[in-house]
Amino acid sequence: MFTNKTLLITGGTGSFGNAVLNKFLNSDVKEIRIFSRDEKKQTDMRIHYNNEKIKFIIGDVRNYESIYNATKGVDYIFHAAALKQVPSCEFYPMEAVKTNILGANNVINVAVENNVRKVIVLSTDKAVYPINAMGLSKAMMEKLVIAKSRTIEDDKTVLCCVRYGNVMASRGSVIPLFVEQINTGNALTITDPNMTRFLMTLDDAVNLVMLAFEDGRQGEIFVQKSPAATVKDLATAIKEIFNSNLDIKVIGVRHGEKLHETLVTKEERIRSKEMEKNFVIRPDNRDLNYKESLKNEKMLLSDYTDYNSYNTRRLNIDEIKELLLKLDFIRDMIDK
Ligand SMILES: O=c1ccn([C@@H]2O[C@H](COP(=O)(O)OP(=O)(O)O[C@H]3O[C@H](CO)[C@H](O)[C@H](O)[C@H]3O)[C@@H](O)[C@H]2O)c(=O)[nH]1
Repeated sequence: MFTNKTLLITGGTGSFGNAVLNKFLNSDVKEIRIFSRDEKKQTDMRIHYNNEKIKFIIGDVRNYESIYNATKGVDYIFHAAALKQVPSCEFYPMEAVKTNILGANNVINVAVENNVRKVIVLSTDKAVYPINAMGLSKAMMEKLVIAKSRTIEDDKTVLCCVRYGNVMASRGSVIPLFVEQINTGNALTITDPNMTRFLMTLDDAVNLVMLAFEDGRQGEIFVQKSPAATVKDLATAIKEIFNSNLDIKVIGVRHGEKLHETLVTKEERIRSKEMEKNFVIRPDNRDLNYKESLKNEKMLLSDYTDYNSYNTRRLNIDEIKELLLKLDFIRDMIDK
């Protein structure tokens, strides 16, 4: 699939970059460019992988010139660079605009200019009916991708998105926090016991990106159907795994948080292809004259419901434990 191809991963020193690197290196790939701002993380990765196919580029998606130069001669881009913490983006929304909107716009523009064949852009459920700065910026990023995809002739460059729910145990997320609280003997802090989140493993996230890479057509957004859990059940499952009898303390909702997340809106479902494990949201390719009708014209929006973390399959505590025990992070902690 990648034989003799050059790939670029923006934000490549993060969880996604590290999760895909081994997989990508197992192919006949020609070159993998890791593009990021952090020289320390790049040095650590260079030492860890010790592989000449990986090239490290310091740069920032906010800076057009740096991303333009990095994409010369690239076949495929995986755009993972983002500001992704909800509370910090609430305090610094302009930073979210610069990285998640203007930076993403730079990436898709240089991809088209440099004749990149395909770009997979990573988005989040927080971009759906967004209420926080992070989600709003990611929603605008998706809009930019779709608008740009309408302008590309002969699919010279194909632009697609994937939308994730929460990736379990990703850096700075609640699972490592709960484990840390158990290790230090503090009460587990939960925001709202009834708050729900979709749960995806990093492997699920990678598989979704690969599906979009293989099957994605111009302007499509790929979503994986995922189960969800309440934060109370998540905390309880982690306590049970580590045989902890610490208290659970309710601290209240943080800045910009929602009670439930949505992966696909009813407005999108009307033009989505639903498969056993996925949704593919197709772009609305009518022009502004609305002479054509949608394919599902006889279907009414009111016939559809959102696909959200409240109405998806809810995991019970045993099922959450089963999922947690698949994570390297949890298994490493148990072995300690
Ligand atoms: O002390 C805490 C912290 C969080 N939570 C709750 O745990 C759930 C998950 O919280 P995270 O901070 O792990 O994740 P968020 O849903 O806030 O999303 C953030 O982490 C995700 C990790 O997958 C993505 O990176 C996402 O973009 C980023 O905003 C939320 O319901 C949150 O309210 C608690 O109960 N107690």
